[in-house]
Amino acid sequence: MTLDAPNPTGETLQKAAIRATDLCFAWSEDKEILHSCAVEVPEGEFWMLLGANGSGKSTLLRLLAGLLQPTGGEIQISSPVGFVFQNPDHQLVMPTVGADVAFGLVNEGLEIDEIRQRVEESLSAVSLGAFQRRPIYALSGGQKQRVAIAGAIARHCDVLLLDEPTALLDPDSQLELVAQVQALVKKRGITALWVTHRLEELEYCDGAFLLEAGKVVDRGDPERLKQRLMQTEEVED
Ligand SMILES: Nc1ncnc2c1ncn2[C@@H]1O[C@H](COP(=O)(O)OP(=O)(O)OP(=O)(O)O)[C@@H](O)[C@H]1O
Repeated sequence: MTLDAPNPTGETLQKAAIRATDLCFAWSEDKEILHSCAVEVPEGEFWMLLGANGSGKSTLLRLLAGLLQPTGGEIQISSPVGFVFQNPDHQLVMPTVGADVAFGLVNEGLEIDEIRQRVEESLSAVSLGAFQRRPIYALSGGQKQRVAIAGAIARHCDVLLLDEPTALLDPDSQLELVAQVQALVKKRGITALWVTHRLEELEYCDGAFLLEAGKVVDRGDPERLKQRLMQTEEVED
């Protein structure tokens, strides 16, 4: 795990796919939610964003996705962004799996053969190759999240932003999804930033950021951050 560590010539060793500097956001003039946040995720790595309820995780992710405009700071992202919401029912719009993945591609005006090929390829990347004709309503929560991810892969989004994608899943599906995203990141060179407050998910990522009251207060080794959070929880108990 190297995060833009400077080498002796002053160049960076690994390019950041997601970089935000001095990022600020306020819903109203007297209510700043994010204060000078800096976030850098190296290309091809899987990072997580941790923090208590209300610390600003979703807001930060939405800023990175361009769904909200920052009140200050800069964002640089190296590729089109795929966003996965906490509740897949807020994201999947078509009646069947194949039609949903194809939806964004049709909007881009791609040729039908290209659409077919991308739908097939992206669904098999998330192990749903046999599910093209399956109605969305017949899927489990984890399968729906994988359809949302396939939609992003089909649109050639090499950056994935996932906002608590396991929040509505049972523990088995939760770990299955996080393992699958880890495998996708490693196999396809995708870069992912995943919001969670579930510490057991941390072992799948390359690094993590800790957000407290709108500030990034720590970053780096997930195991160290996990220990820090577990100690905080013990003190609070
Ligand atoms: N649309 C909105 N209008 C005004 N304030 C908002 C809005 N959405 C969120 N907030 C406030 O912004 C702050 C950060 O919220 P955010 O949802 O980013 O936190 P979070 O860390 O993702 O929390 P959680 O883990 O509960 O989802 C909170 O104080 C929240 O009440």
